[in-house]
Amino acid sequence: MSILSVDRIVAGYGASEEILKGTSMRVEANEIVTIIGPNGAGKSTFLKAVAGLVATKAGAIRLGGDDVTSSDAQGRARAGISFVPQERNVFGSLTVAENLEISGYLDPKGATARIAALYDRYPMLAGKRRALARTLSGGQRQILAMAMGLMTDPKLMLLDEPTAGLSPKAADELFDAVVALNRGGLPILMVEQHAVEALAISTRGYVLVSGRNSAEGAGPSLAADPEIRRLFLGG
Ligand SMILES: Nc1ncnc2c1ncn2[C@@H]1O[C@H](COP(=O)(O)OP(=O)(O)OP(=O)(O)O)[C@@H](O)[C@H]1O
Repeated sequence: MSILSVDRIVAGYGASEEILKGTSMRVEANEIVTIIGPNGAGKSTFLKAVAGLVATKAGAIRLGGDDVTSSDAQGRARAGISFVPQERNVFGSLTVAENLEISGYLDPKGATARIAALYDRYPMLAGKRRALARTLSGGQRQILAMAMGLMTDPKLMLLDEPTAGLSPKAADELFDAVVALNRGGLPILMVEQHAVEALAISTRGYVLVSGRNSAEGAGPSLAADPEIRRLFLGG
C-alpha cells in the first residue's frame, strides 16, 4: 500500500481558474519523489493541497490507506503529514530551541525527548540552540525547518524547494541531509528547481505542467531524458 496516494485532485485559489486540474501522484514507503515543472505549474500548490493548506474541490488524498481528503491541515499533521514550506519556515526572532519547542505542539510531553534526539542527529542545532534563528545561515535554517517538521514524528515529509537560495555547496549538503533522513525510513515528496540534482537522489519523479501530470519515471532516467532536459533542465 502506498504511503501517499493522490487521485485526480482539483484545487486552486478562490474564484480564479483551478491550478491543479486532476493531478495524481503516489509515494511508496522509503521513496524520495521529486516534482519538477515550469514556474507556475502548480508544484507548490500540490504540496499545499496534500498538507491541507489549499482545499481540494475533487479527487482523493489517502495516507497509508486512510482517506484524509476531508481533514484540515492540523488533522493531516496528526495523521502524519509534515510540510516544510519554502519561505518563512522558521521564526527568526525565536531561538533554535524555541523553534523546536513550539513545533512539538502535537505531543508536548514527548517534545523534550524529540529535541534531544534532533540535537544528536544535527549537532549544529545543538551548538546553536540559544541562537536566534535569523542568525543562522540559509543551509542551517533549512536544517532547522526540517527538524521542526520532524517534531511531529511524521510518516511523510513534504519539502518545498529545500535548496532555494542556497550556495551549490550548501545545496549539496542539504540534499545529503534529505537522503540521510530518507535512509532513516522517512518517505519524502519534494518540489525542486535544482531538477538534475534532485532527480539524481530520487527514486521517482513527476513532471507537472499546467496543473496536469505530464511525465513520470525513475529519478535518474527522467534526469537523463533528452526531452525533459530540453524542456526543464536547460540541457
Ligand atoms: N495564494 C495564492 N493566491 C492566488 N494564486 C496563487 C497563490 N499561490 C499561488 N498562486 C498561483 O497559482 C499558480 C501556481 O503556483 P505554484 O506556486 O503552485 O507554482 P509552482 O509550480 O510551485 O511554481 P514556482 O516554480 O514558480 O514556485 C501560479 O499562477 C500562482 O500565481
